[in-house]
Amino acid sequence: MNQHFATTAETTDQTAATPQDVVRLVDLKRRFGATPALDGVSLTVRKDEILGIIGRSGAGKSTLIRCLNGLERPDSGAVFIEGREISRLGERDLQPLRRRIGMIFQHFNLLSAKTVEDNVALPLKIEGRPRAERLQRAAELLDLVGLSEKAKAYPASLSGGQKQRVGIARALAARPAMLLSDEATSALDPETTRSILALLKDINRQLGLTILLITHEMEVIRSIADCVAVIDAGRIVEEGPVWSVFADPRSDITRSLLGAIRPQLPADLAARLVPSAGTETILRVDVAGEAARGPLLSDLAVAVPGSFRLVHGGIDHIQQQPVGTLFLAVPGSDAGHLAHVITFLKARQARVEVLGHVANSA
Ligand SMILES: Nc1ncnc2c1ncn2[C@@H]1O[C@H](COP(=O)(O)OP(=O)(O)OP(=O)(O)O)[C@@H](O)[C@H]1O
Repeated sequence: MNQHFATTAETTDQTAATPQDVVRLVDLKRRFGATPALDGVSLTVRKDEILGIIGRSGAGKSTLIRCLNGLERPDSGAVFIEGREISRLGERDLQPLRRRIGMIFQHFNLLSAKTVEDNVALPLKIEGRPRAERLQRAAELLDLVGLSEKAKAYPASLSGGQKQRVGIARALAARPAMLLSDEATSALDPETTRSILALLKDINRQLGLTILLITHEMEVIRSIADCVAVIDAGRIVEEGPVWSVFADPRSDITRSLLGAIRPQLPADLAARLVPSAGTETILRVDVAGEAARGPLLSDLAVAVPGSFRLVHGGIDHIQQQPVGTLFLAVPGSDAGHLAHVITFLKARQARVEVLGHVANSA
């Protein structure tokens, strides 16, 4: 079991957060009529990490966020922010804890009648800080997000990416313990998305800022998250370091969310696959970590001569870990030869799937 998550049985009597836990959810349940929006979610966001939570529409992401910022009360379970249980607090006690979580949103939520610097300084105004201090902090943060020259501009004159940079600066104004990103790049084009994600990663590294990313886009998780939790029907169905979940997705939901960003057999070759034996067998071979570092294919060629042709695939890197998918065509209809190839690959910790056969894959 990954250190970030624990089963319900393990957590119900271990509710205390450690100093390294920024947020800790314990067996959170919330039902709307017959619908269990959250059905026993336990997870921990540790200091300095970027944790991604991904799920399809209706999986329970928004309910999770509302429980986290105290807008929704769970039916049972507990929410700890920096070690303090918030789920039972009244509105007055909740306010200061809510400010420990800075939020950025899909549609930015900037005040159009206020300048950029006043938008950024707003959380400090709510805290009652003097104007000079507010403006100095706004200037520092606009410098951090690369928008110093827009301090006096109004949101309407900014691009989507610039608006989100203002949103990030505002979310950081009150020096929160964690930044919660709620689909913050969903409304942006791919290039702007990349620049916003790079900025978030930079802030995470420079300031050691903890980030919780809620998204339905695997690409967002892949770009910057350290760990990922997959939520479906109110339950965490899979979790772990991003490279490991991407390399070896266990649940159908994760595989479906990974969709197009998982390497696939080229469509023309896939269209020619047949289930019964042909002149070649097409294998999908997934490797990650240590298994992807060695000279796997040259060793295979030596160990089982005449064993394969590489038809598609390669090695990618996620979080500095090699993760690869290779599609091999194994010639002949000799079941013993095919079994040797598969046995060799599995002994090297590769995952092997027989996709089918082709009469001639040339
Ligand atoms: N206030 C509510 N009243 C009734 N049902 C609700 C309410 N809020 C959420 N639900 C239901 O709870 C489930 C989880 O909803 P939630 O909005 O948390 O999912 P989500 O993952 O955020 O979806 P999306 O990505 O579409 O926003 C859904 O079946 C939803 O219809």
